[in-house]
Amino acid sequence: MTEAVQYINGEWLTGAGAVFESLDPAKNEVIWQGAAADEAQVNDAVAAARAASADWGFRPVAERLAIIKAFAGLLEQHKPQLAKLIAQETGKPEWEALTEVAAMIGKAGLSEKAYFERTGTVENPMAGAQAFVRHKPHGVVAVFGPYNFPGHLPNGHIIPALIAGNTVVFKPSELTPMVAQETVRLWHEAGLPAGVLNLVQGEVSTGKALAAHDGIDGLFFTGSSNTGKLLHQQYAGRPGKILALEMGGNNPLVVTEVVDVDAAVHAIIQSAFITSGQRCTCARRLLVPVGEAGDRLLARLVAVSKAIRVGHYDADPQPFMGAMISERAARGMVAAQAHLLAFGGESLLMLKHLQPGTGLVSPGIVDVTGIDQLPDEEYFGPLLQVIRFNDLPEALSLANRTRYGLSAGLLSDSEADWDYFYRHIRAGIVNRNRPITGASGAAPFGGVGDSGNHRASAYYAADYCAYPVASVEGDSLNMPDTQSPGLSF
Ligand SMILES: NC(=O)c1ccc[n+]([C@@H]2O[C@H](COP(=O)([O-])OP(=O)(O)OC[C@H]3O[C@@H](n4cnc5c(N)ncnc54)[C@H](O)[C@@H]3O)[C@@H](O)[C@H]2O)c1
Ligand SMILES: O=CCC[C@H](NC(=O)CCC(=O)O)C(=O)O
Repeated sequence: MTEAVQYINGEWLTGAGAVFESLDPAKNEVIWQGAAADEAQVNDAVAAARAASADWGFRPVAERLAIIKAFAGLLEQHKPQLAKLIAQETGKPEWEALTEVAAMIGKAGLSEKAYFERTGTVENPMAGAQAFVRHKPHGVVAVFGPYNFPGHLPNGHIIPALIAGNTVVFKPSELTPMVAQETVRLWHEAGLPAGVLNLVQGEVSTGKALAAHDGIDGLFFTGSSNTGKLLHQQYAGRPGKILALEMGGNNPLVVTEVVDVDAAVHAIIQSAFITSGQRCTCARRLLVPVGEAGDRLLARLVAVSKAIRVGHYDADPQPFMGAMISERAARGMVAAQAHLLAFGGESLLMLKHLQPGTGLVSPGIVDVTGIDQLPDEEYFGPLLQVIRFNDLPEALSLANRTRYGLSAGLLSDSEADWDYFYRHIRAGIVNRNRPITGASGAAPFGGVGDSGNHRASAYYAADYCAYPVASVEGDSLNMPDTQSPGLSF
C-alpha cells in the first residue's frame, strides 16, 4: 500500500498510476515514495476545481485573503521544518532553504498589494451612468512547478491565482514531490475549502494529462524552455486559454572598469554559483575585457571559486553550494564541460563530480573565447563560460548572441558604460553592480525570447490571474436627449 500523496477535492488519496520516488541528492537516500495520479485522477482534480470555482471566485476578496494570510502564518510557524524538507529534497544548504521559505511568506503580502494595484476596480467619470473596470478570475488554472525552488516558484503562481479567485490544479516537479505535499498540507490546515487547490503528483505523463485537459482555463508554467515551448505549441490555436511561461536563460554578465575587484568577484559568484548554478537567473556567460585588468579579475575569480565550500545541506559549518538535484544532473554538467572543452574551450577551473551517487559537484569555469559554434544552451549548473572582449560594442553583441533573454548584468564603475549597456541589452532583468540572481518579488519577473511569453510573474502575476471587464452601468433606463439620425420614437 503506497501513501496517500494526491490531494483531490480536499482529500488525500493514493495515486492510481506508477510508483515513483524522490531521492536526497546529497546522501543518495530515498526520502519519499508515492504512486502517480493517472488520467482519471487528473480528471477528478479538474472536476473538483471546477465545482469549487463559482463559490471561491465570488467570495469577497477579504475572505480569500484571510485564508492566504493563515497559510503564510503556518509557513512562519513551520519555517524550520519546511526549510529542512526543501534542503533534503533539493540538496540546497539549509541557510538557503530558509530564504526560500521566507520568500514564500513574503509572497502573500506582495501578491495582495499587486492584486489591488494591477487588477483593482477603477471607476471612470461618465455623464448619466457609471463606468467601471473590474477583473474576474479565469476559472480553473493548472500550475506547473520546477524542482529548483519547489516551494517558492509554484507558490508564486498559486497565491496570486487564489487571491484573484481562481481554483488550482497543481502539478509539481516529479523530483520534489515531498515539498509539494507538505506545502499542500499547510494549505489544507489553513482552511482552504475542498477543491480550491488540488495536487496531482507524477512524472511527465501526469503533466501531459493535465496540460491537455480541456477543462482548464489556463496554465501557469515555470520550468525549462524545452517543455515551455512544447506547451506553447500545444496551446496554439486556443486563444481562450491563458498561458504564462516562465522559462530558462543563457544569461550574460559583463565586466568593464571596476576598482573593487573582490566586490566584482563576489557579485560574479553570487550570480553564477548560488544554488549550485540551478537558478534560471544564474550567469552562464561572463564577459571580461582583454588585458591585464581582466586577467587579474579572472585570477581572483578562479582562486575564490576554488575555495568555495561544497557539501551536504546540513553540514556544520554550512557550505555555500549544496548538491545539485540529482546524480544525473551532476553528470550532465561534467558532460557539458567536456563538450565545451571539445569545442576548443580552455578550463580555468575544472568542475568535478565530487562523490558518485550524489549531486555534489565543484564549480567550473571555462574560457570559450573565440569558439564560433558555441552552443546557445542553458547549462543548468555551476559551470561558468568566460568570453574575452575588446570593446563594449563587441561585449554587447556577444551578450545578445542568445535566443533567450531572462537576466543580464553589468559590473562597472562607469556611468557611460551602464548607459550603453542598458540601451543595447535585451533581457527582462537588467542589473548594474549587483548579482543577477535574487530578483525582487515586488518587481515584474520574466524574460524575452525563449525565456518567456511576455507574461511576467512576481509583481505582474496578478495580470495573468484575471481578465478585465469593462462595464457601463446606469441605475435606470432613460431615453437619450438626442437621438441618432434615422430613428423616430
Ligand atoms: N523563468 C523562471 O521563472 C524560472 C524559474 C525556475 C526555473 N526555471 C527553469 O526551469 C528549468 C528547471 O526546471 P525543471 O527541470 O523542473 O523544468 P521541466 O521543464 O523539466 O519541468 C517543469 C514541470 O513541467 C512538467 N513537465 C515536463 N515535461 C512536460 C510535458 N511534456 N508536458 C507537461 N508537463 C511537463 C514537469 O513534470 C514539471 O512539473 C530550468 O530551465 C530553469 O531555468 C525558470
Ligand atoms: O530560478 C529561477 C528563479 C530565481 C529567483 N527569482 C525570483 O525569486 C523571482 C521573484 C519572485 O518570483 O518572487 C532569482 O532571481 O534568484
